[in-house]
Amino acid sequence: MTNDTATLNRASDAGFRSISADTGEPFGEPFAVHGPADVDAACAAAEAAFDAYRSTDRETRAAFLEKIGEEILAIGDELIETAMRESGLPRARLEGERGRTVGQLKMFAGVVRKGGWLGLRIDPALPERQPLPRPDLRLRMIPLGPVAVFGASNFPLAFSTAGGDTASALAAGCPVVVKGHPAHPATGALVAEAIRRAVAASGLPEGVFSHLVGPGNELGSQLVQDPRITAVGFTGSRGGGLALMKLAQAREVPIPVYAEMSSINPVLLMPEALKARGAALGTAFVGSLTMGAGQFCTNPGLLLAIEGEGLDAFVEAAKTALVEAGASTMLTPGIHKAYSESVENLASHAQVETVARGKVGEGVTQGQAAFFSTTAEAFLADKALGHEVFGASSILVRCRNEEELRQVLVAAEGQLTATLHMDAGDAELAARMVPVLERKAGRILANGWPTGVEVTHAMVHGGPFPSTSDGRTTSVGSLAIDRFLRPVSYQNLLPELLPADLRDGAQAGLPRLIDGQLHND
Ligand SMILES: NC(=O)c1ccc[n+]([C@@H]2O[C@H](COP(=O)([O-])OP(=O)(O)OC[C@H]3O[C@@H](n4cnc5c(N)ncnc54)[C@H](O)[C@@H]3O)[C@@H](O)[C@H]2O)c1
Ligand SMILES: O=CCCC(=O)C(=O)O
Repeated sequence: MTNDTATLNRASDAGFRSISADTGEPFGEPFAVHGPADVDAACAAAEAAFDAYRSTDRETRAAFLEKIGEEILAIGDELIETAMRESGLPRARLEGERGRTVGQLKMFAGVVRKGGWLGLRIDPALPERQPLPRPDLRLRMIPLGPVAVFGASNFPLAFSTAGGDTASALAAGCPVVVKGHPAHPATGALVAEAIRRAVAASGLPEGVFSHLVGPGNELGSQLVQDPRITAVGFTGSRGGGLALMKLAQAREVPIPVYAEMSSINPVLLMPEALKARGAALGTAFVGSLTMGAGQFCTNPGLLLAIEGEGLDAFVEAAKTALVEAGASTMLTPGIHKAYSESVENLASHAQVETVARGKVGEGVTQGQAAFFSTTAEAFLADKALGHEVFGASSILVRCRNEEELRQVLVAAEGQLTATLHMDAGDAELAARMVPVLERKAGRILANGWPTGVEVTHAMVHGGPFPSTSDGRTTSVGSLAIDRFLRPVSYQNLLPELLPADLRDGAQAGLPRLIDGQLHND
């Protein structure tokens, strides 16, 4: 097994080891715990690499992103087996996630080549304008600088070392320092080695990518506070995201933290849809709920319905499917413990009815699925009922009428997604709900389930707080690159001082606004 200390200083602390998600037992060789000297070395290397990296031409950078994907695939089955052992996630899921990771890198390579992210705008000088001449103004987006990325535990490939945050930051021209998730150090090390091979093969400075690992919070805190870090990408707990936001704001020079934290993804079961296919919806709901042991930030943790025909059929079908749902290994003993405690809190809540539980697990980290029900009144009276339970747990809020449904939605926290299950006869109610949902969520979907995010150009995987720290953007899809860019306007600069893309006649094929008119030729 590769031990990931790379070119960084060997840390003095005793190492830490991978933990088998199934057994909770350590395995493999110990990993060195990176400390302050390693953070300093990684950030210094990133800063030193920044100007050379941001100056790479679009083709070099795009080819580099594709090379990372090739190197990840070249690891072969060792990557999948290692991730299976560390995360407890099944082979098919991890193979799919590897495809998504590589596809994501390819998508950003395409984005880099097309150059829309440069955001070119040219307002030519108007020397004859009265009463004052207009200067020549040219704008482009430039990368922020070194970015710290916190890998997520629940997607050890697509949201981790070479995941969406890393891919979008590298695409923007930012060197990346990854703080690997301690739940999958061996998986992270394999991917980090693949990225380093791609860096070398592309002739880029080593500091374009570094990978730091350690079991506690100290390392991440130091990284976020390092003055050379200019932005942070994070997926994880609300507590972790908030802590990093505070640290970033308290710096002498505050920096943006793009944290994706907590969402329960309301699903509205509309009256006509329930009447027509309540039972089928109940069965499908359990499929989405239990996917990946429920450890998706898009997990449908909150169902909303107005009392009426079909709701009981939904509940019965969900119950039947859930009691048959096998317990699944959760990512870490800590996540399993947090899940079990949250579920017990719900189960013992005076206003909450336990509708069904899945099968009891055998191992020490197997999560037992749970489905609860409550009233709108109770939900509105206790904010805790709207908090994320990370795992296969969901609560149905039974509303007496549309007004209660609206009140529950308005009271709910910001969300990554909101789903409508609707038939044609629900269209008017849905039209009244969509403006409410737009204010709550980053993605509104109809007649599907929120789990399974497409990596595309029109995707938003973001939303109002606390689903993320900044609802103006996304961590999945090509728009994610904008998080790591900022605009610079060049006024009356001599042509030789302008960046090449902004010189006269140099924009062929690049999307640009000339005097406010879009050109693509
Ligand atoms: N909504 C989601 O997508 C999502 C995903 C994963 C985990 N979670 C939640 O997070 C819980 C714990 O899981 P996790 O370990 O993946 O997330 P976490 O937030 O505890 O840790 C994520 C990363 O951030 C670091 N970190 C956390 N708190 C920090 C702090 N105060 N200072 C510096 N660094 C810090 C950790 O070391 C780790 O590298 C889960 O039980 C679940 O509730 C949510
Ligand atoms: O856990 C967060 C990401 C969820 C996701 O990407 C998906 O549902 O596919």
